Amino acid sequence: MRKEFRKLVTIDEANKIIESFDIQPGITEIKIEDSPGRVLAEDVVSEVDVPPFNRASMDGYAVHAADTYEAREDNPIRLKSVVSIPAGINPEIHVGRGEAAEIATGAVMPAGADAVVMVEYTRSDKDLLIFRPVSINENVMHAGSDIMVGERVLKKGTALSTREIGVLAATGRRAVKVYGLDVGIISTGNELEEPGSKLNEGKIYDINSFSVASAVKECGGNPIRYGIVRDDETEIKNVLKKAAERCDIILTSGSTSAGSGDVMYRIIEENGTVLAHGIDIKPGKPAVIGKVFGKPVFGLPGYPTSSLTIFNEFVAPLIRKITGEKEEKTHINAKMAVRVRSEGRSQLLPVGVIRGRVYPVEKGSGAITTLAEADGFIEIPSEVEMVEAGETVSVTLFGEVDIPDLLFVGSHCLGLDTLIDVASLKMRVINVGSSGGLSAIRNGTADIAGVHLLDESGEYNIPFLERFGIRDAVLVKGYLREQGLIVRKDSKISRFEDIIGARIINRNTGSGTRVLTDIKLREIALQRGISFEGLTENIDGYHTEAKTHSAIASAVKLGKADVGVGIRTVAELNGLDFIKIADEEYDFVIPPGLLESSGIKRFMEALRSQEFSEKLPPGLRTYERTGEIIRMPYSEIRK
Ligand SMILES: Nc1nc2c(c(=O)[nH]1)N[C@H]1C(S)=C(S)[C@@H](COP(=O)(O)OP(=O)(O)OC[C@H]3O[C@@H](n4cnc5c(N)ncnc54)[C@H](O)[C@@H]3O)O[C@H]1N2
Ligand code: MOO
Repeated sequence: MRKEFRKLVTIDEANKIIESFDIQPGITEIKIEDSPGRVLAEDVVSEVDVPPFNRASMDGYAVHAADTYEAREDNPIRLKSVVSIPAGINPEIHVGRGEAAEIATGAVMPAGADAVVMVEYTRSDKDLLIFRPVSINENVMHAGSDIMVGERVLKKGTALSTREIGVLAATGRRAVKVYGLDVGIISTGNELEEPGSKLNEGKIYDINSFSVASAVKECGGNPIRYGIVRDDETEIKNVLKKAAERCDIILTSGSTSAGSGDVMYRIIEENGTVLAHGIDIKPGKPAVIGKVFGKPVFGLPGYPTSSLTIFNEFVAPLIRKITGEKEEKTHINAKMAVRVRSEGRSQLLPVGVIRGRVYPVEKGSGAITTLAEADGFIEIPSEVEMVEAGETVSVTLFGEVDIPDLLFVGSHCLGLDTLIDVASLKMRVINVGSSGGLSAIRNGTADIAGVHLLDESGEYNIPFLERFGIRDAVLVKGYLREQGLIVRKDSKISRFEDIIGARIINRNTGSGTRVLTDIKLREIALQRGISFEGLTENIDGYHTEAKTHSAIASAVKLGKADVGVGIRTVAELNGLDFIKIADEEYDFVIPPGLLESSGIKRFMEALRSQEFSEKLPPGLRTYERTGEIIRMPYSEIRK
């Protein structure tokens, strides 16, 4: 039987349920170097004096201060140099009046001496000459002056940071008691494999148990990974039971939703209580909250961003409350760069903040890079359907916001990574496709757009500037990307015409690659004297659209199609064969006012450099037009 969601609980209702959990922190002893971020569960009382003895705080000579009072630059006094005292020994000597003992910084002061003259103010001939007087205790650090034996150096409840670790080490502590909370983490899914192992077909690497475990640690909890558990009710139940015996809280991921294999709520119900299944929040709706085998359990959704969002919203505050770990959330107000639609649920939308403008990170909750590329999130209440461009929003930040040298918006290409490295630029890349890049230039929100759009006429990029209403930007010619047929190594396909009888995977309408495919097909239709539609009707897979070059390669690799059109780089990275059909022109669009800015100048230098040309990955190459600047009006330079 499939599960329909019960009524979604509100965020407040979910928090009320969580508040009702009575979880006491445990106490664990950990090595001091592992303790930053943790909260002390004991008073730390020093059992030693720090320093444990009077020591010299400068290199020089241990003396009786009274012997030096008459010393002057032009009238040094003479003392008898007796011994030399290195650090690390207990000097069993007595420095008498009229005597001096050479001493190293940190060495034990010898008996008798009460001050140290810095070596700079002395000179040796047969005696020691002293040119400046010292007062009693000058350049001497006294036993216990840093920490006194019996002193409480750190109070229970202190959040430990690197600064406190030094104090612990100084008092001789190797380990320290901190509050702990054992948090069991279980990833479920037949499709999951451990990172580090080979990825078999149809499988993906387990993300959640790693991201969630490190998030638990950040909150002062002690993550215990139970690894990957297959979608098998008995297996999941057994691991839950084992985790409940040891852990204070259990976190599972996956299997929370409506599919037939999604059984988490049922296992929890059968072995405890489901307190909520479904929260009015996006992402993360199908989350489960309950108790299983007597322990609080959170069924986090399988989607990586959903899973971390539910953790951050509901689980992190709970763990922090118990471990005493603080979190300082920072908020900034900034203006939305684009309009955002929201529907129904309260939404926590991941956003990037770039120069005070807020951009949604559009990859969705199934992608882990959604959070990795975000600087924070904005909250959109359930009743708000639209946040307009220009509206001021409050962003909850994940950490410090990086200020980039240049903001790139457009179609990402592997060559861009090379260019960024060669230019040594901190470039923020917002990957929204060529059209998105041109819109950003038109709206004045990007410094550079990367585009590779092909017009039916066969011309790259320039016609689109006009089409997008861009009148005041320059086009900088970039580099060439080899486009061609991507086929398996054993393929009989050897030229473009061969795709007519094959099973193909096509690119999405609007993409440059699709336009290129159609131009080539039109030529064939013309040669054969048939209509374009007549030709494409008979191509198996013509209407199956993939949105990325990688998706084309994946379909060919997995045998879902025999051929697709894409770039050489991706074919080679996937171990596939490539038959070149054309060179695609990947160009940059830049507002003219920025051409003289230092960032763009560095970018242009790098683009035109030998180094860039040599470092480009296979399938990409510079040519005679690389770095050429085309100014408005574009039509004049068109033939
Ligand atoms: N018919 C419906 N389908 C879905 C609904 C719905 O309401 N009706 N909700 C969607 C939403 S919203 C979310 S969020 C997900 C949650 O799915 P589950 O918790 O059931 O998770 P799975 O189906 O097991 O996996 C979803 C997705 O995430 C991948 N995954 C799972 N675990 C991991 C992991 N540890 N590391 C990396 N990736 C993981 C998994 O392979 C799937 O691709 O459901 C929607 N569907
Ligand atoms: O709740 Mo799901 O997380 O919207 O993707």
